[in-house]
Amino acid sequence: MHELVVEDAMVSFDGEILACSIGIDEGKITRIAKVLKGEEKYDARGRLVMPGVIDSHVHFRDMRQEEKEDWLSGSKAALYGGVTTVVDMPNSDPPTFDAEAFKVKQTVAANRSMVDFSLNAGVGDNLPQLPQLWKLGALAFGEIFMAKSTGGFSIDEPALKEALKAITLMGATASIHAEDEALHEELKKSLKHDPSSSIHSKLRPRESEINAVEAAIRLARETRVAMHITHISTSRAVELISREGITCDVTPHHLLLTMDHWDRLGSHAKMNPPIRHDSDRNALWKAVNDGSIEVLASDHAPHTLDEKNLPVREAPSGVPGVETMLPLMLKAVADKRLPLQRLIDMTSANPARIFGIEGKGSFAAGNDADMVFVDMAKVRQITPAGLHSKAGWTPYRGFEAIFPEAVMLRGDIVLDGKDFYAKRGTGKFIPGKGYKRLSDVLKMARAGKRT
Ligand SMILES: NC(=O)N[C@@H](CC(=O)O)C(=O)O
Ligand SMILES: [Zn+2]
Ligand SMILES: [Zn+2]
Repeated sequence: MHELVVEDAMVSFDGEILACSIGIDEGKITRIAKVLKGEEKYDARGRLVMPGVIDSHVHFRDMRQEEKEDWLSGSKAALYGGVTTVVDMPNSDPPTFDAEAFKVKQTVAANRSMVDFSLNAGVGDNLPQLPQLWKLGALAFGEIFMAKSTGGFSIDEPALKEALKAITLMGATASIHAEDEALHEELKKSLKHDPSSSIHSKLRPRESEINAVEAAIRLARETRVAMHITHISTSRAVELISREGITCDVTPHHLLLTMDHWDRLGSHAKMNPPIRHDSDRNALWKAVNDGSIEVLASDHAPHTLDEKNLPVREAPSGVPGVETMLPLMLKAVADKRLPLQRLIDMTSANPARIFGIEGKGSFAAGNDADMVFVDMAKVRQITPAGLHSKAGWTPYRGFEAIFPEAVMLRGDIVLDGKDFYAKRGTGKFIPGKGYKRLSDVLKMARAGKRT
C-alpha cells in the first residue's frame, strides 16, 4: 500500500507510451506498475505524465533587481510551465561571485521559491573564491561569460584557463557563454551608424560564437575540464561541439525565432547570442532531433517592459521563457517536429545527468515525485496576460502552445487546472557534488583531513 498512487497515467518508456500507476511514498517515487494500491489516489485521467522539467539556465534576478523578477514570481511562472527545478545563473545583483553573495541568494531563494533550485557560481577575477563556492553547494560554474552580456562580466582566455584548471581539480562542471568580446568591440566601432533593425544580430554575428566555441574547445582539451556550452545558436557550434566530449543546450528562442522577427518584435527579440537566419535555426532542429544537442534550457532572462521598449541598441538583452519553454515544445511534438521522448530526455534525464542534479530527472524509484500532466489536445495561444513572470511581456504572443493541466512537486499537487496550491518557500535547495555539510567539515577537521 503506497501513501499516494497516480492512476491512469500515460508514461513514455523509451518512446513507447503505456498506461500505468505510479506509487509515491514520502514524496518519492517507489514503484511503477499497471495497478497499485494507495491510501490516497490522484486520477491522471489518461493524461500524458512526464518528469517535472529541469530548466538548467534561468535568471531569477531578485535582490537588487526585484523589479525584473523575484524568486516568487519566477518560480510561479516556472510551475505554470511545468518546470519543477531551476538552476539560477550568477549574473544577479549582487553577483554570485563569493561566499557571502552565494549565501544571500540561497536564503532569498529558500524563503521565496516554489520550485526546487540549484545555484551556479560565477567565474571572473574571483579565482580564490571558487573552492569555497563549490563547498557551499554551487551546482556548476557558469554561465562563464567569454563576452559581456547582461551584467557586464567577461573573462579573457588566460584567466579562463586558470579558472578551468581549478574547476577540473574540484571535479566540477563549467558552463560557458561562448561569444567573442574582441570581435564585438571591433564591430561596435565599424557599425556605429548602421540603422538596421537587425543591428544586434550584426553586432554579435555567428563568427562571434564560432570563435569562442573554438577557443573554449581548445581550453577544454588543455585543462580536461567537464565543459558544457550553453544557449548555442549556430550550426557550426553544434558541429564543433559534437566532435568533443562536450555537451550543450539550446533555447526555445533560437529554435523558434529568426532574423525575420526583428521587424515585428524589435527590442523584444534582443538577446545574447542573438537570433539568426533560417539555416542556423533548421540545423538546430536537426541537432535536437539527432541528439547532438543534449539539453533544452530557457535562458529565462526577464527585463521590464519599460526597459525592453527602449530602442534596440539601448534595450537590455534577454527574453523571459521559463513558462513557455515546455508548452512551445509540446506543440512542436504535436506538430511532429520532434519526438516526445527527445523532449523528455532534453528537459529531465539529460540536464540531471550532466549537472549532477540529485534525485531528479526520471521516474526511477527513489527519485522525487515531480510530474507534469499534459493533455496534448489542449492547444492555446500564448498571451502576455496569461503568463506569470514579472516581465509582463513575451516574444511569443500569439504562438500556439500546450500548457500543463497539472503539476506535482515531491508528491504534492501544486497546480491543478485553475487551482494553484504552491506556497512560497517550499522549494528545496539542491546542492552540487562539492557540498560539505557543516558536520562533515567538523568530522574531517577532527580526523585531521583537509576539507
Ligand atoms: N541572454 C541574455 O541576453 N541575457 C541574460 C544573460 C545571458 O544569458 O547572457 C540576462 O541575464 O539578461
Ligand atoms: Zn548567456
Ligand atoms: Zn543566461
